[in-house]
Amino acid sequence: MTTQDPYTLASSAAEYIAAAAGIEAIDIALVLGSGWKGAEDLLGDAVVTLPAEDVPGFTASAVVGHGGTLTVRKLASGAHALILGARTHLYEGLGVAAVAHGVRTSAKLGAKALILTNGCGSTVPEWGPGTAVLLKDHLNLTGTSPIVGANFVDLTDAYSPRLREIAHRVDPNLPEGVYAQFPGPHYETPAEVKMARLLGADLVGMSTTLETIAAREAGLEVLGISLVTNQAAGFAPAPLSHEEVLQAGAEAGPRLATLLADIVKE
Ligand SMILES: Nc1nc2[nH]c(I)nc2c(=O)[nH]1
Repeated sequence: MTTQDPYTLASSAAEYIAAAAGIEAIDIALVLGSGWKGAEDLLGDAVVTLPAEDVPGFTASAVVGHGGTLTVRKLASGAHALILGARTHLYEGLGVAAVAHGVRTSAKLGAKALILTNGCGSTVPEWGPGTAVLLKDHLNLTGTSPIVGANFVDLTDAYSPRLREIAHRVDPNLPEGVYAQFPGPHYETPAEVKMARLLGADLVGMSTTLETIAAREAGLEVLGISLVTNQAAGFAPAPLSHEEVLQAGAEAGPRLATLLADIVKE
């Protein structure tokens, strides 16, 4: 549980990364969630790769398949990107500031845009495993916020219409949906998935919404893209398993990598 002021810690992390990469600033940051790892190699050339635990405020994710490095990459366009390969989930118990740390560090590094990817469950029968969905809005069902104090951040258009339009230029067939974040780490009961559906959620996961809130507080444009790895409980023909999640991600990897690289190029 970090006790240092989150914004000061983010500045320390940003200074560390900028020095290690020999750059002044980055233009964009990406969080690669379950199934999106393969995209990194298509995103320009690595400038520096840092073990998460060496960077102030970061920890190597304890979750299998969630990596543990931060990489600065130089894109074909000449822009610099920070790949946050060490997402902290709320269910890891490190506190909500730790969940938002990567986003805040990216903002302190000068990023203007953030691409959040994740793996999730689907409450839409037509959206089976392997479906990529653009986020158009979210339901934060965690009961918390990364923001402390009377800072009433507006979340209208939290998922940038401009960036979604770019994504649709790259792939006009990308569906759009509403993502609900549950605290986890347990999966939802069938009744909870039905509740989420009734509340307007198309997708259910355990990440993203708190990161988006922190990004909007910092003034970053956000693009959220989910990879459906499973039908949510009650919609799935069999009990959920983390192995199924990783398998669906691995299979969709190459297609997602191309999509993400093409969006970043725009
Ligand atoms: N809450 C929740 N999170 C998930 N993450 C993945 I990957 N699949 C799911 C799911 O079905 N529910």
